[in-house]
Amino acid sequence: MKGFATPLQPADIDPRKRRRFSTPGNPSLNGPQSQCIQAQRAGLPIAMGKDALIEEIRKNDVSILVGETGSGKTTQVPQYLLDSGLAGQGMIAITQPRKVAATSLAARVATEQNVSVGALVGYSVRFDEASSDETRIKYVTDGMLVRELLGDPLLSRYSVVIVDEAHERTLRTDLLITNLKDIQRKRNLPSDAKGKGSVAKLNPLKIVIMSATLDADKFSNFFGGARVTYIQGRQYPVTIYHTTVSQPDYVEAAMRTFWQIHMDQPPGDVLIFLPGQEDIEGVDRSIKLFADRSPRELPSIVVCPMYAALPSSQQAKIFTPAPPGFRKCILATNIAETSITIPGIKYVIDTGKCKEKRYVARDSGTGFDTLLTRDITKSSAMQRAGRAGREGEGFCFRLYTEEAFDAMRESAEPEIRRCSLTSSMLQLRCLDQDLEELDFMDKPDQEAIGAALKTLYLLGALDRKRNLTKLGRDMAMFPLEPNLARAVVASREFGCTLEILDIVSVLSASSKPFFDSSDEREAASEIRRKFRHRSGDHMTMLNVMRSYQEIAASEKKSGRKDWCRKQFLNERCLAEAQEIRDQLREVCSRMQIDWHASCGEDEQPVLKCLVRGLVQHAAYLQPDGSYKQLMGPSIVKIHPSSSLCDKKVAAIIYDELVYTTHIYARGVSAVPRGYIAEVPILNIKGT
Ligand SMILES: Nc1ncnc2c1ncn2[C@@H]1O[C@H](COP(=O)(O)OP(=O)(O)OP(=O)(O)O)[C@@H](O)[C@H]1O
Repeated sequence: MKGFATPLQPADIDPRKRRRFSTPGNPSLNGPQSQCIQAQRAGLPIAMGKDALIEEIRKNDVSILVGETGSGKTTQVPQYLLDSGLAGQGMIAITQPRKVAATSLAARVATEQNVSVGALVGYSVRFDEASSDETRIKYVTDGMLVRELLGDPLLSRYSVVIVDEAHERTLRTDLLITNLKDIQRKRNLPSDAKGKGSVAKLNPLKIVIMSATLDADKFSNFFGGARVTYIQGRQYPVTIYHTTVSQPDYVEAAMRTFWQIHMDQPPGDVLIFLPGQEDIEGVDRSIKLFADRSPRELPSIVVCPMYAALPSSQQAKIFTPAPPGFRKCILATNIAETSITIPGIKYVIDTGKCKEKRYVARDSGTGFDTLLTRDITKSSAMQRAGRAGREGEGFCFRLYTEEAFDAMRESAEPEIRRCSLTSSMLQLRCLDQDLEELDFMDKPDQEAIGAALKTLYLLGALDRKRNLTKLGRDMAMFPLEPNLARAVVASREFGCTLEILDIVSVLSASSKPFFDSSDEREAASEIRRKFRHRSGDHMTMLNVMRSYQEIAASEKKSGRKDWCRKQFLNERCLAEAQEIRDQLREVCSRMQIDWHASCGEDEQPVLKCLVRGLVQHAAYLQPDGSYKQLMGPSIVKIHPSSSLCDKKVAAIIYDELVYTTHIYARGVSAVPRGYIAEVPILNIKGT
């Protein structure tokens, strides 16, 4: 291929709800198909050392397992442990940093076991669960297992917890690992030392830490010298190419490489890693444009975007095989980097870029998470290459030089050192734990701890002595960001839970409700004018949800979609928001909050609740027409997408800040200043 150096040898990949039980991808298998899957399992590198591996885990409380991408760790280890009886009567949890991995792996392992998802093999991710009393192997996001700690601090239902993709060092994985160490200490005491309490009845807990690319020594030291087991070999080779010179425009280089593959290389799907949604949308448009003009003899192309803000149903499309004669091209962020097997992928194009969440501290002692584009790490590069070579020989085209690869950092800085700690701190306080005192692999930053404390104090979740308040405990019951949870809890006082749940559900959905393609912006804005509310975007969103709910009650799915298209609304977002709302209503019922409570057409109670949650996101009008943050130094403008964009109001609250040529506030409502002054915490002198 033009522009790429001689390939490296393959060895250069470092060896190192309660709900519908019908997730696609688990057809009931019988006969030859089932035999084929069993033969595939037996041929995985991990299968050769199966007995030794089980023995190793049997002998040790903590096992660290390092094996190449695709060797069979994630799908096979839980099945081996179940078959060997090592899990006793308990469940086996396998944590994943991402939803899509947890759900697709559950589907795969259910297929291997010839069962439906939600029976013997299930999953649990935020706002979605498929499990039952029969479930013994459960794929869970790390966040969900941390949440389970709130109701079951000793994770008593589990005999084995497997922390997969531990190299990602997400904040939740780190929280979990810290807690697991402590839980294991309590559960694995000799029976005479356990006393007579609830711990006495519990089985010992086994912990397995897995990855293809982790710093095994660091994990081993953290667990007091735990044994590390290496799984040798990979099933299929992946040939890696680097460019001979660096590529200043990674998008253009990715396009060129894709077309070279498409024109010159044998059939096989292509996976391109790009940093974010904007790049993905741009490449998507370009490929489709060129595809229309490409020679007839070339195969047709199906393009599948894949990024976190895309609804789960849309993300799942990457697993659907391309029709015969088509080549599938998946455009993904690092959401597709670890764990998953996407059938059909033969070629990976790696731009070497990703977006990384980073906490930006403010002078005010508060701060926020933002996404910055940056170079990936060696660990990411290996994981990306490892998405090929899972069903046959694979190829990875790195759009950076070998020298650039050599100069990359080994792995990313752990999230605990670079992300907001607010949500985690609240969860830990509910477990009576103090973030500053816990035994973490890496200690969190003091500034971030200070900001989290301040936010929780302002939300009323902690008192002056940093003790958890009743309000804070109530907030933690909701699987929401603390500021949104605060608004929900406030709705009990203001009698508008029905409305607040609708708004919070849209804000928690993985995509935005409005489509804003640039060519149709004016038409869209005109049609959507009827939803506009004078107070701004939150009530406008409520109007949209109300209209959608009316349509949803009377129309079939196709009618709803049609209606949304005509209004330039994102049906997937609204459908997801309805599901989230139903779950939040269940939580309210459990907490004896009357979710039917409604304030009708009166927006004031709704705005008062939102102010309680968004008090840190308040700004006052300046004489020059800009807005100055109440609790921060920044001057902000209202984002052009807001219904208040060309209005001047005394005070605003907003969902988030967007940094472009200016600092823009997005998701804005106008509120009387008095509402802000009414927030109880602000009345306390000295805050
Ligand atoms: N959905 C699937 N469809 C087809 N084959 C699959 C699927 N999932 C897994 N496999 C097969 O099982 C193999 C092992 O997958 P598994 O996820 O267990 O590997 P792993 O060692 O955990 O990899 P990674 O480190 O990348 O997570 C894959 O290489 C592939 O051959």
